[in-house]
Amino acid sequence: MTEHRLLLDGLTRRYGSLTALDGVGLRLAAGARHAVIGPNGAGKTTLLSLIAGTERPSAGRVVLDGRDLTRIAPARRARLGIARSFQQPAVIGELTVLDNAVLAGWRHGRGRRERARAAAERLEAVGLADAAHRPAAGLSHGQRRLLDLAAALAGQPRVLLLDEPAAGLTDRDVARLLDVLAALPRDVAVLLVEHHTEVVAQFADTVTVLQDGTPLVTAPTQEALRHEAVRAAYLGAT
Ligand SMILES: Nc1ncnc2c1ncn2[C@@H]1O[C@H](COP(=O)(O)OP(=O)(O)OP(=O)(O)O)[C@@H](O)[C@H]1O
Repeated sequence: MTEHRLLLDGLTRRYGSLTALDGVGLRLAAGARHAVIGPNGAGKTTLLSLIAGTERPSAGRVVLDGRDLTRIAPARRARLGIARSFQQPAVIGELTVLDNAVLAGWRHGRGRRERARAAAERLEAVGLADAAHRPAAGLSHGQRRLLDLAAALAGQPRVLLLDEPAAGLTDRDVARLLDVLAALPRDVAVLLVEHHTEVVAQFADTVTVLQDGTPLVTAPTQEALRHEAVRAAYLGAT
């Protein structure tokens, strides 16, 4: 057993003269509910991309359950248990919602039947079971986000990276999202990037505030949300 599900050590990403992330160190245990917040351009999406492997760090390491993933390609990281949801989910509109979910689990299930059963279960988990046989093109933005979340759960991930799942959602969709997030498998470590402070407050145990690529504070959620920089950025306080 290793102590940390996900360990980020000195993660740095430079784009020319710009340092988008500067020596970020984070530790997530199994079952962690960890949010990263910060103003636009703070480096939040870059952080997720470095963990998923779609971007390479200029320095630092990404370690999953004691295994160094830093030089491992994104597809292999996904197989090893790193899943990611996207701000703009890729949905094949001509296929049914269920077929989209089956497709997402293509690499993971054993037989065809097993894949279909697992996909239906994931749709149930995100509240889309009623829409299973409808074309995905008819889904609302909120439902697409939920389908994307169902897709991310396909491989029973060890780490789930959520990139602003509440962005563009109606209040009703946000409430639904919170229910779905609350029912995620307990063991998965979740790293949530989110601007919606209500979602962060309700979901996360721990919050890291990122500014200009540097973590300002990592603290229990309520404490972090009271931090001066957060109040200034989100609540208009000085
Ligand atoms: N491919 C790239 N080339 C050059 N600069 C980049 C690239 N990707 C990101 N950056 C820069 O790195 C910094 C961090 O960007 P990033 O998208 O990670 O921020 P963010 O916190 O996710 O912002 P937002 O909340 O707006 O999504 C920004 O200054 C951005 O312009």
